[in-house]
Amino acid sequence: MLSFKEMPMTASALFSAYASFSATMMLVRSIAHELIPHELRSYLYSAVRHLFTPLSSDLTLIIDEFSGMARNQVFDAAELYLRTKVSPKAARLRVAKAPRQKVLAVAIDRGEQIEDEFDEIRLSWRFVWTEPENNSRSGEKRHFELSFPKKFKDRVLGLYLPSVLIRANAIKEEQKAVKIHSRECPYDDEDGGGGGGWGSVNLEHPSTFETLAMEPELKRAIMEDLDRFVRRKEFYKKVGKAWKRGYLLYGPPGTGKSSLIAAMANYLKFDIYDLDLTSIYSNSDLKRVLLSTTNRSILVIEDIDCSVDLQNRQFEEHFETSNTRMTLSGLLNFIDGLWSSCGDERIIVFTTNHKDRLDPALLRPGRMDMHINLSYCSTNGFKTLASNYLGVQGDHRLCDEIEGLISGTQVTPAEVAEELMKGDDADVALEGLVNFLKRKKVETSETHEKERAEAAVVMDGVANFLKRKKAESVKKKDKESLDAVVALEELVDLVKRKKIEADDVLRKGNQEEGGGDQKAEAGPDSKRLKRSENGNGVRKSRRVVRRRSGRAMANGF
Ligand SMILES: Nc1ncnc2c1ncn2[C@@H]1O[C@H](COP(=O)(O)OP(=O)(O)OP(=O)(O)O)[C@@H](O)[C@H]1O
Repeated sequence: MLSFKEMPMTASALFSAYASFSATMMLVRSIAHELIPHELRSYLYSAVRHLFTPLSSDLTLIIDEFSGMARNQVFDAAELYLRTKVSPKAARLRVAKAPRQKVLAVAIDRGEQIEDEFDEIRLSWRFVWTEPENNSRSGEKRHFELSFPKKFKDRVLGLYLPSVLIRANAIKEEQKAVKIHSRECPYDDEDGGGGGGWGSVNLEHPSTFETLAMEPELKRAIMEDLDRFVRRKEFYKKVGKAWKRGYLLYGPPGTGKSSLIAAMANYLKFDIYDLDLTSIYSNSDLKRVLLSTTNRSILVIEDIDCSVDLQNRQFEEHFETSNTRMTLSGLLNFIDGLWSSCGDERIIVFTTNHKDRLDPALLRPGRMDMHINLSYCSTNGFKTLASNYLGVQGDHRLCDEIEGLISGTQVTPAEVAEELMKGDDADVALEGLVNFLKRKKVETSETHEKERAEAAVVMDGVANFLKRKKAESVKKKDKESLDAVVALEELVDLVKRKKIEADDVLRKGNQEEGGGDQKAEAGPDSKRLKRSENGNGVRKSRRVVRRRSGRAMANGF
């Protein structure tokens, strides 16, 4: 044993031996750096490491956060997937929530391990997070290490990791907050929709198909149509059609057109792009704006009849200045021209309060595939609203009376909803609705009476005028003028008959079902129907004119 006196001697000897060893090692290292090429050095290091590492039957995959400059999709998928695998035994978890995110994101912390199993293969995930020595964020690196027995390498790469990617996509879809994009919105799009001047916020509209006051068959038809559309990717490819679908929603204000759009977006989890056509100045502007929308989205153009003058196509064809102003052709080109194939799973919705004002070119099949008529509140509509707003299921003492009143009144779901919101108490709210409907009924019949009387006065005036003209023509033996008068008389007759028929239908409809005649038509069928009606009407009127004119001639000449 060393005596106390000998200690300093021994320590200094040790220190000098250590110093000379370090100096030698530094010399060797710098000589090695100078003389041995980098590749050879790495090889030697890994060979030495290999010698000292016990032989392992496991393989470890390193999944870096970035692949070059781009994010590594496997890393992102693993991050989402592993959130569903967090063990109750985990000692540390990371919890985060972005301002516009709906749910908390719970993830494993650095160094934590997660065990997983796939087809009886046991796998172990580890999250590794290295920070640079100077603590700057730019140098930090994150990666996952996935370890499993080497012999399963092919199954893990070929089956397990792809299944992680699929599951992560499904989780993303489940957690996706539906957004509404608008060019007036001040926010930037977080997801990088890019260009086109779109901003977005989360769509907070709670409307769903359950809450919509709509005929159950119509609801079902729309939902089935949407389901068919989203699952038909291969079909669209096979028939060579762009994967898109157009819906025209028409009906009076307050019948649920916007609510239906929100319900469609919530149902499909598609973002909405709300486009105000009056903010578009040229076709090239339109192209830029529409090209910056994303797949799986609904492009909405509300009140298409008033947004922009899209009526004058003949004029436009003659004076085409397509790039200096926005034209109907420019819009149509995007709906079903070559540009329409840019993107997948696109839905286009036009709304209007006046379908009759639209250029038939817009309504053509292939452009607007489904025409949906949203009309006045029906008894079914009332039942849905009463259940939504008051929790009343049709068993209230006032329900029968209300249903009877609704049947004979043109009242919008918005008006009914407004009345139902006036009281928390079902009795108070429903009594308020009864009074409202009674008032409305009186007003409606008064208005109808007034309109009928006004129309009768105008028709009588026209008929008297034509009678005078007819007498003059007969007197002057002016055959041409007589023909014209007879044709006009026929027209007046036709209008009178149609008016009487329409009043009958209205009266009958009111007695049977009230205003609610919501329906969906496939574009082509509805058009065919309308065309044949017009055709018959016109043909019939021409035949009668020929007969009448001949009779008048026979009498007068
Ligand atoms: N069919 C409906 N089902 C449920 N609620 C409805 C329905 N129609 C209207 N409402 C209620 O009325 C409000 C206005 O309806 P909405 O904006 O959807 O009508 P709209 O037809 O789009 O009207 P506009 O033509 O004026 O834009 C909605 O917020 C909703 O509360």
